[in-house]
Amino acid sequence: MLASEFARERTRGVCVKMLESGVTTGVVVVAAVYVWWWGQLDPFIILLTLTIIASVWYSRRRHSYWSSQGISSPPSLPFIGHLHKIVTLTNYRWELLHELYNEFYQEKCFGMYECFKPVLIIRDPDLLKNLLVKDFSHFTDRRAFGDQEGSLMNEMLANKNGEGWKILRSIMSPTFSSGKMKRMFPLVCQNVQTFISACLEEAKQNEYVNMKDKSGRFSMDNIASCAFGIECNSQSVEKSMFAENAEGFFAVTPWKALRFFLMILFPKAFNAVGLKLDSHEIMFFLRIVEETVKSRENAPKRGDFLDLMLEARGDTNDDNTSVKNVLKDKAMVAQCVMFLIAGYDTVASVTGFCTHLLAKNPKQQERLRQEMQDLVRENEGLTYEGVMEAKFLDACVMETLRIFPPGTLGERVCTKTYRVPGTEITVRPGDLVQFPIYSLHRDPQYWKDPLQFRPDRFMGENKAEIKNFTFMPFGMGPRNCLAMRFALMELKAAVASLVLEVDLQLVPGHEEIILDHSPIILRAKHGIPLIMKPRKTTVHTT
Ligand code: HEM
Repeated sequence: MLASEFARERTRGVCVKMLESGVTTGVVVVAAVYVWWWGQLDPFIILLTLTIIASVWYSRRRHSYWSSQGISSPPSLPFIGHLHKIVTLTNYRWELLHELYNEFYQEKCFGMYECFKPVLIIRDPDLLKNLLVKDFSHFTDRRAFGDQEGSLMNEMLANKNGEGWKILRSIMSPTFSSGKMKRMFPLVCQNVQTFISACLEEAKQNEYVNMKDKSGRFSMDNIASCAFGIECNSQSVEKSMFAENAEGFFAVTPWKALRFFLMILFPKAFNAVGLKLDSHEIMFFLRIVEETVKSRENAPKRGDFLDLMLEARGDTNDDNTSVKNVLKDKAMVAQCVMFLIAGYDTVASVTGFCTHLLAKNPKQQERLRQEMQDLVRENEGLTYEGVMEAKFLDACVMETLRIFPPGTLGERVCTKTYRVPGTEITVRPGDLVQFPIYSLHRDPQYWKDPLQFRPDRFMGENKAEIKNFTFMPFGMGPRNCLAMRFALMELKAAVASLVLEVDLQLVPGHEEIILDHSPIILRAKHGIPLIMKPRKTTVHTT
């Protein structure tokens, strides 16, 4: 080694040693200062610091549940996870989810956290098929509504889980068979006539008709008539007690919203402090059904849901059969109230959306009118079969449900440990799994020009080409919407009669629907104003 190189090596060695000793000295000094400072602190502050450090560490550990399985997740906040994205007053929940759906475009699924509860959002239709149908036995439940044992809410099919849900669903399903719907068709048609008359009356008096209001009243009349067995005629100016209580029930107050979120997020605490969801309006509905059931004992049949449920109960002679035990009076009342909750806003919104889209697309409206006129000519009126089998009417309703699905998000709770096929992902009991209905319906990968109203997507060969599990306005699998047939019957009867009776036109300045900030259900915010020009046809329903 040359002398110069040797000198350089020595210098480097000395420098490293100095650096090392410098670092060591630095650490010792910092530690000494820290120990001195620590000694000065109040034990309470020390405890608090340690608690904060331990809590943040715990929160980070819980929020690594998905990343430890290789699942992407948007950045989360300590403790609350993504709650700020879910419970928001300034944004639409489905739009936030839609942004994330687009952000994780490469992924089959992505993970989120409601506080510490893991939520897996499935984007991939093939995975959804497994989850909702093939491997349904792992996902039979929905999120538990933490309402008290014995409350009306707990008796509703939509809130039941496990074996209790299975038995009740098997009792309720036949109530919605095609034959039973046909028996109910005249009741719905009566309300369609009242709805059309109310629209025509308003069109005579005002420049435009508020479809949000009119379709809401139509939907309310249907539930009152078909589920509660009463005529409430909410289209008249004088509001019935039924309509008033239903409106009170759906009115969102800050206290109600807070109670609802507390129940969803902290079900155990909700129960422990004795909070309840059952409101005085529910007690009103309870009285109505109880009185109506009593008055049915020797009365002629109306063919409504109450009759059908009483029939289901009466069909069995054995006192110990499950039907009798499951469908007690209280459970029957609960199902009627559930029909109001599940069926009022949904049907009202879609009726309004569909008429708006038809007004916006006059050529499609005319094509639909043509189909309806042919139908009326062939059947001498609107019949159940005619309305339910009309191809273009079906396509218009489906296309409306694609663009504006009232239920924007579906959900299941994992009940048995599940390995997601073809992945390393494990979903454990209690984890939530969600399917983004709104986003799948508007994904350009599956729908060309997704925002355009093109009923032809649901006609003939096009219909067969729709990728499975990219269109599910009524959910999918054994836990899908119980009343899909009933909802479609209401929607189709209303839209068919309306296009036969009036020309629907947009009100200038109201070309787009502004959506409401409701957490899950898609509905118009201000209303759906439409110009209605009466036509010279009279529709008969048979
Ligand atoms: C256009 C109208 C409607 C739409 C778009 C709709 C949509 C839905 C959706 C998305 C679900 C969840 C399905 C799933 O998790 O897979 C559901 C469940 C349900 N819907 Fe509907 N619905 C409508 C009308 C109605 C009506 C009119 C009623 C009652 C009269 C009703 C009763 C129910 C019930 C009872 C469930 C829960 C089923 C169960 O848990 O077994 N729906 N609906």
